[in-house]
Amino acid sequence: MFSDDPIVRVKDAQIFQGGKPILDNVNFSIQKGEFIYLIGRTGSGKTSLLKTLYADLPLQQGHIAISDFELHNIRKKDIPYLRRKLGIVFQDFQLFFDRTVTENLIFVLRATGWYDSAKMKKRIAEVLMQVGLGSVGNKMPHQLSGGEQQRIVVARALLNEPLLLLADEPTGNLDPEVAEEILKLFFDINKSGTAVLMATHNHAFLQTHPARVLQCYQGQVQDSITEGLSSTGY
Ligand SMILES: Nc1ncnc2c1ncn2[C@@H]1O[C@H](COP(=O)(O)OP(=O)(O)OP(=O)(O)O)[C@@H](O)[C@H]1O
Repeated sequence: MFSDDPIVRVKDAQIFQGGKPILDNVNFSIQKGEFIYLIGRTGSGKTSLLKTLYADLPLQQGHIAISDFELHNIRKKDIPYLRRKLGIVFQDFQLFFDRTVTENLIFVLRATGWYDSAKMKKRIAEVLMQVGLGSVGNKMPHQLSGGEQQRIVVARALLNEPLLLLADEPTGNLDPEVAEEILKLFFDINKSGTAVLMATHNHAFLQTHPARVLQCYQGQVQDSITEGLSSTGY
């Protein structure tokens, strides 16, 4: 792959959920280092689209390429390798509450092929620094605030230096000020070169931190760059 190739290319894709089509004729690309919001009403298909990108929902029609992986014919055994290119911040992937922060992070590193203790320790220190929580490694998740826990979830997503962070409502359960801090964290991560695709209902973000927007609306995905957005879509 050439370095200026898009990280994600979606061409004429149809997104299915529970056997029924949710989004049709989906076309967009994501370039290295882009920041993109994904918006749309409840039930419009944001989560389904994100799940299709990380191969949790099968792609039944059209083409999606992520880095070197073609999703329409991806083999089951290649899915873990695809996911190493992606950092995932989803409500379904909570921290283990019976382990320390460091143990939570070691679990993911081991599961993704790391075994050298010194290297794991170094990488954990790096990601904790990156999310501004350098000193919490020995704490249990319940000893942290909601915003701090979310920072650890982001740190976990960064462990394998993903090309793209996929985030589904990462600020959903947080106070407005804490939500803003988490948003800033995503922008900081983005500045260091990681692309971000973030589903959100928080439209104030679009004003305070403008970026490209994809909008799920009436079974289609509209792109603020190529066609503008529907103001009635959210
Ligand atoms: N597991 C499932 N089985 C069947 N249908 C589902 C399933 N999950 C979601 N759906 C349906 O798929 C459609 C899209 O849902 P999706 O969760 O992708 O929307 P969303 O835009 O992320 O919504 P929200 O903003 O509420 O998170 C909805 O009609 C929903 O009811």
